[in-house]
Amino acid sequence: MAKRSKRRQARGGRRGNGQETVLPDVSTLADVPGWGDLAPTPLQDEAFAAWRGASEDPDGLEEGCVCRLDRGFPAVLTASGPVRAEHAVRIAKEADALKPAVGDWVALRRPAGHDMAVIEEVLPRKSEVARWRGGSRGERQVLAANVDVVLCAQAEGRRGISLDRAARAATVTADCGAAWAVVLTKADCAPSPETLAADVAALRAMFGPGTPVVVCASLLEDGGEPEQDAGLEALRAAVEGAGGSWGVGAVRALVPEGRTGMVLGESGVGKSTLLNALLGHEALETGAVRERDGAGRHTTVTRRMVRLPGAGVIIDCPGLRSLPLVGHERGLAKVFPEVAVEAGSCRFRDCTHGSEPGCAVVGAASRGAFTAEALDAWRSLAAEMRESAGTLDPDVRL
Ligand SMILES: Nc1nc2c(ncn2[C@@H]2O[C@H](COP(=O)(O)OP(=O)(O)OP(=O)(O)O)[C@@H](O)[C@H]2O)c(=O)[nH]1
Ligand SMILES: [Zn+2]
Repeated sequence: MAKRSKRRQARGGRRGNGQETVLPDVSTLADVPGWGDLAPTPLQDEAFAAWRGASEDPDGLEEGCVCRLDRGFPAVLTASGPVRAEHAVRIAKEADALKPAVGDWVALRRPAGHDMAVIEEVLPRKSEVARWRGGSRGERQVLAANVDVVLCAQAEGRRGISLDRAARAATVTADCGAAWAVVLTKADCAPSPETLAADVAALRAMFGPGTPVVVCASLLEDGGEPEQDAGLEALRAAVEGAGGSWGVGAVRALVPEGRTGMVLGESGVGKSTLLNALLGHEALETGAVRERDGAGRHTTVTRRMVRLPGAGVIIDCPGLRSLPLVGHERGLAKVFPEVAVEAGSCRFRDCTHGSEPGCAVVGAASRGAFTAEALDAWRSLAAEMRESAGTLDPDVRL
């Protein structure tokens, strides 16, 4: 973004094109979390105390959590409710300054005679969900901060699901320091209960028992209670028989009270429909999927936190089409620890775990140390990272 428009943005609701942006009134919004639904970590509290200690007007400072970004404009949840806020000039202007993302804890103040609060500092993050945008010459885009668990979502369909996509989303998540779970949506679109069970079994084989796999058909579930339907019952039995969990209620259980979750999936995956089912009412705009190729329209333009009744908080972000891997080796090792251990003892440091002599990974796989699904995912994602590392723009730093 050009410097000029950045300055305008810091002042208020004006875009670079001169048009006024109409922002939702935060005091009237439904489903905004309450102050008691969220809590900063001790480290964030400490950082806030330090920032306060260094301030000339410590009493004017408050701690808050960024609960929305509407086209980039933040709203912050404080002890006295949500307020619209703008960035302090330092945050808006300094290229290196951490820009607040949804989920961030911040230090803010409300200057007298000002209609907006001012975010002065972003407190240290316990996790940040980020993705690489625009290939190896691109930039790192932070999607949300302080997320506990990422629900890596994919829609069922005629062609089944993509294990690569699931492993990729888990790798990006693990790299960011959050836990992950797989959520398969639109279960009713699977060709048969058997193919659905095969997808669940393949995911379980790839990730092992530590990764929850939940399958749902949110459109057909009413407030988390599945309708009495023989077809759905057959799907549920197939999923549970393959080691997965069934239903919107099981998705809710992934984000218990006090925790913050986020759904990561392509546009059209059924995220808004799932969130509506989790909320038990129509709260989110859902878009029609293009008939021709099944691709979704981007209907989500806001990033925001939503409180789930009887559960935690979900961060709702726009769908993402691509999730390139660039320097996510640490994440890959967290998702496939058994493979990572073996890869460390291959004879060649740049072993591709194909037909090289002395490959510890292939040796361990033949002894059954991990599954073929885990090995395949590791090989292809590691290869992608080797390639992107070779072409990485040296000016771009993680
Ligand atoms: N058959 C079936 N269709 C579903 C289900 N869930 C969602 N859909 C449909 O899939 C389409 C896309 O759903 P959305 O919930 O808008 O998808 P989204 O991921 O939020 O899309 P974006 O807002 O574009 O990111 C809509 O036409 C929904 O009706 C489901 O469980 N079964
Ligand atoms: Zn090897």
